[in-house]
Amino acid sequence: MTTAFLALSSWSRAFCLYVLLTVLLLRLIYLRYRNNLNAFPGPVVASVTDLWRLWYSYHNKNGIPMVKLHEEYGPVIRIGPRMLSFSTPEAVRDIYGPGKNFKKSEFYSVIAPLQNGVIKDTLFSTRDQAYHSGYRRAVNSSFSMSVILQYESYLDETTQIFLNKIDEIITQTKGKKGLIDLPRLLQYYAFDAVAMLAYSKRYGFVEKNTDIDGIMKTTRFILDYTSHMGNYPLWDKIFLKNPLMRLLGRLGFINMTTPMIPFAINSQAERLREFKANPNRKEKNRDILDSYMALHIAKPDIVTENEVLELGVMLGFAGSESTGVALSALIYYVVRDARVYGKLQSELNSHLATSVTGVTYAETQTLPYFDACVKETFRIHPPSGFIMERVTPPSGAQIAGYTVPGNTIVGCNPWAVHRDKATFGEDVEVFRPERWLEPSEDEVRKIWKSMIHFGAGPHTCMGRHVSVLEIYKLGATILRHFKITLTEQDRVYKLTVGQFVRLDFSVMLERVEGL
Ligand code: HEM
Repeated sequence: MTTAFLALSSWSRAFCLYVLLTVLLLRLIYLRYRNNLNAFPGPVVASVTDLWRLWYSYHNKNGIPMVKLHEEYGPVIRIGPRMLSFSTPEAVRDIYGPGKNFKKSEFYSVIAPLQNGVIKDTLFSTRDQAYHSGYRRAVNSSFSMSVILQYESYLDETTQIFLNKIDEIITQTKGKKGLIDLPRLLQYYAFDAVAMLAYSKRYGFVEKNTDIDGIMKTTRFILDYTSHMGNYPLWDKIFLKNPLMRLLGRLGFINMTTPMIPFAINSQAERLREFKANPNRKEKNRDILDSYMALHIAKPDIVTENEVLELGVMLGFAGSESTGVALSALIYYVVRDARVYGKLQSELNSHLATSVTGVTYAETQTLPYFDACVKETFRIHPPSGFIMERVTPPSGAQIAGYTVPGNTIVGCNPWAVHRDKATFGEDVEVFRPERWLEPSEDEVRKIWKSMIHFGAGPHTCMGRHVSVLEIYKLGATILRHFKITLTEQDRVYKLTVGQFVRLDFSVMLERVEGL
């Protein structure tokens, strides 16, 4: 092609270039002005290419997501040729609220995992609304708080192992204190805890204090990849999910399956054998897998074997790093502020029994200041760092008072919404649990409704009760059982933004006397 181009006369070459540049210019003008989206403020480059968003997500991977941009451009920003980001609770209501049911964008197709070369849509990744609502309706009750609470003892068991591991680390350092990479250990806990709830068995991360089979590393890589590449789904199609790669995956030449799959397959096969051997067994609903198996038997066309298998993948991807991050953030923000830490310690000391075992969920519900600390953690550090993208219907939509054309990608990032000053006050950057205690109950209910750490609408996090149970129980236990100190250098934020916003820090832990 280059040789043919060079063979042309200089006049013809100039003409070709002229045509090419004109076409390019017209395309840029079209992208910039299409559907009048140019009326919305935002970086000019973003208005003509989605590559800007990809660049931003890499460039800003150690910074707070979207907040500075909204401060600069206001509550609505154009961040793509056909994409708008909003930052107010009104926009949340208009995009995700009752009756809206906007479709998910192509961002989610990047999240769909490949298993032996085949794309396996999950509840999280699917863009098929009929499939989603049928499947979600079928399995939702397996994740209600009353059901999850039945498995509380599994968490206690895992908590005990977690406490023993910390003691072991402290002993190894031959003193009363141990320097611990707490975010990593909490991540291990989250993987093991969620596996206990699902399969009544652990991976063994905490016991071994190591990343079993590289599960955590791979999960993290995939989560980070999807959160960046979701901004430019075409590249995922070209580089990863292209027909050649999928064929090689199907033929077994390359393995693009997550290492969580064997654990899920073995657990599922074991349970299937048990169910078949004893269909009327008394021991029912031992864990979430049991309720999935029962659903599979009752509704095999909705909860297929594949959906049962997906349980393991879903817990690994949606439920592990997310909860680990929330727990790390809770400890970090509390301990960083001596005033808050002191106040919380007095509450925990006076309300909780001096039991050497972990704190029960019922006990955590008698701790108003602790509850306010958890709420404030979710506000200032929502674990999810991505914009929950949706597509407006062809007829367009009214969002937060703006008229938005049809087929526009719209969405909110929890970090930006949780820093809306009109809702949360001028001091949004300050970790202040009192903002959940001082106003009237009605006012607190209203601001709580503006929070989207677990998403909103029909796609609200299905595992939120799992996480809440883990966070309240383990969070209160650690803060009650240990005196925690951050080193000076760890007082400075070290963030990594992937699908979840990880905090990196170490702490000195020392057992509280008598516990
Ligand atoms: C602190 C922990 C967690 C946070 C912050 C969190 C956050 C979220 C958010 C923001 C969404 C909505 C995403 C969207 O609309 O694009 C979501 C959806 C989801 N989460 Fe979670 N999550 C957490 C824990 C869990 C756990 C433990 C599980 C599983 C047991 C889970 C399973 C799911 C599933 C299946 C969905 C998709 C729901 C649907 O589309 O119907 N999450 N989560």
